[in-house]
Amino acid sequence: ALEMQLTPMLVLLRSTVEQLQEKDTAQIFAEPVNIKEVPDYPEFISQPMDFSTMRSKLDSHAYRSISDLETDFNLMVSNCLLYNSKDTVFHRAALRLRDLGGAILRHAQRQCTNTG
Ligand SMILES: CC(=O)c1c[nH]c2ccccc12
Repeated sequence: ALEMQLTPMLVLLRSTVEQLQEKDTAQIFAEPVNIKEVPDYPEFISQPMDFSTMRSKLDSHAYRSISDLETDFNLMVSNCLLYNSKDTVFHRAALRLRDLGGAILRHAQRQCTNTG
């Protein structure tokens, strides 16, 4: 039945976001960058992204596949690499999240094709 097909996808998407967020130990990506604290952020970043936004998008069924999720994850990482210079903790954290996240996303994608 349809609900059988939908459930694994939503469960898989949620567990993938949770696994990705676990790697953000400094919680740098937990919430949107605060524009009041960082007024020049919008001059560099046209499409902000963070884990809380990804979770709301997940809950509103904005993600139909792992690759939809991967698009926002990659956006979040590249925003950080662009805004923060190479010698910052934030830039290094984005590189680390990108590498650790890659393995998590590859595993999720494999599970997806198996459940159909
Ligand atoms: C993810 C990110 O770039 C940031 C997360 N928190 C910040 C505070 C100031 C400037 C950038 C950030």
